[in-house]
Amino acid sequence: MTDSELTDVVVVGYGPVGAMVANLLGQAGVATIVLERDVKPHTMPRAGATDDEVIRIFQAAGLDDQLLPLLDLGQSTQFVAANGDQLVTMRPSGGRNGFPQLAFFYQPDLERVLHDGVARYPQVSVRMGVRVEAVHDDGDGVTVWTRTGDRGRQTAIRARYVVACDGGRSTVRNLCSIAFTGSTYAQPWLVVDAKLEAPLDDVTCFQFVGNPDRPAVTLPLPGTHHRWEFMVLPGEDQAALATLENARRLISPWVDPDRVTILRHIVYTFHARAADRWRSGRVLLAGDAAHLMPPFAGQGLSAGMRDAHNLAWKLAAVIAGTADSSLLDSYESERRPHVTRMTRLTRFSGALVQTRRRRVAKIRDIALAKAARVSYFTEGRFKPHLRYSSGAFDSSRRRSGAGHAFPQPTVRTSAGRLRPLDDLIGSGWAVVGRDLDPQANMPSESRELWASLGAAYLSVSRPGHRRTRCAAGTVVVEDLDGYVLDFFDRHGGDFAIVRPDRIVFAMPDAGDLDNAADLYTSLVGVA
Ligand SMILES: O=C(O)CCc1cccc(O)c1
Repeated sequence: MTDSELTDVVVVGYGPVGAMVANLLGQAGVATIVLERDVKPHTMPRAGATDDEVIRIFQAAGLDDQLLPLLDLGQSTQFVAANGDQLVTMRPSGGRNGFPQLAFFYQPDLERVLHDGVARYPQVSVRMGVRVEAVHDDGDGVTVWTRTGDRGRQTAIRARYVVACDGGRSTVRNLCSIAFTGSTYAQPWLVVDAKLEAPLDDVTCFQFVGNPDRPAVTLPLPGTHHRWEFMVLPGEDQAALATLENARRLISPWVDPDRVTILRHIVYTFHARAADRWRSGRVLLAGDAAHLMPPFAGQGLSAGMRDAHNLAWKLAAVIAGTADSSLLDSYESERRPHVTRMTRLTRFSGALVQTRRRRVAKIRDIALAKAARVSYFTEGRFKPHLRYSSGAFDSSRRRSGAGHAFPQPTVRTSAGRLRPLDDLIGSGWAVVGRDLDPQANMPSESRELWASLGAAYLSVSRPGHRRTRCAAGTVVVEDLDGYVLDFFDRHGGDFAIVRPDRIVFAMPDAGDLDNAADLYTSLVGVA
């Protein structure tokens, strides 16, 4: 092929997941072209909820300062009965990722942060209004055939990899003949997005409304935006329900419809589905292109963001030649089981709110009122942590923390400054010692490996209890929240080797740190 444009990665789709992939690849210096079918960014929100793990990904992309002021943080979630009685309030506690565990956002604002982020990188170019018509992977690279608008000329881009973030109806997934299967779930709900004159007095947090006559969700979003969701009942005419008149009628128990601007009233059919394969040679699927889940745990966008973080460093490493292309297989083996667990949680929340039989709803309400006394529920501890069971990390030791997300406490540096830990780790690998200096325990082979990867060295101790003197180049900090030291207590090991996506690669004892280079070669591929 002579006249095609060349790049490292083509990202198809410029929603939040595609934009996050582009940010992380941009940060890693990877030449990237983003193709988006639509001419302009979306102006309507689709997702509205996310969590501490995802804010941490924005932090990794250097965008947390821009994002945080736009978030409604630390809110609670309530389940209310048909008569409005509050049955259980869940307020997730703990901050092991460095941020409150629940956050709400207005999606167009969040996308703006991501798009401004992409603009930082001259080697990332974004092309709006461009359709993908064909994708041909010949083993040495992928050719992506594109057309601008309906009448434009067909052009070709030659890339080393393609990441499809083009949504549930993914063109790329279809072009690669990858089936989108699993249970279809397929429950239609009417979604009403509105702009209020002022926040509602009596709906100050997210509520599931367990009304068996019409299950509903009501969700205050930042900037006096508000979303309601109403279940479409069996046999109901979806188009007839979705009129403006009905939207006004349905929201009237909460607000005078004359005092709001209804921005959208549309029936969505929620699905729980996943692509059969998330990798086909040099093409990888991420976000809704790989999996769809109903919204009831607010995890749809979050799952896609975790995909982006998991995949971007692997692609960057393969492209830089510091990892074997087989590392990309670990993307699906790590991410799919976690998505399955989240989908299960989502379906469970959906089943709770969607109950239509009065007797069953009554029993549910009694059970939920009882759950209000159990901290496991009220603190949201049922939500699965970010943790992988098999993939590119050391799985040889039982109970090791490898595969878990490494915690992010607030730490005090030796200069007395308070910082979130990840800011000191940076965007690459890290070797963290439990009051030990990684450099003092590393033979030259390992040292060469980590130096070539630009790894950060840290030594973490309890406040006021430092025992070790560290060499220049090791960042010495005190763990003020105790999350890292608890993690070492729970999992053992003297060191944690942390991947760029904050997943623990291995937790060796001091005597085993020299095996790190072998472990890297066998699990990541090229040392
Ligand atoms: O964030 C989303 O996926 C949509 C907003 C949302 C969050 C939680 C439950 C729900 O029904 C909708």
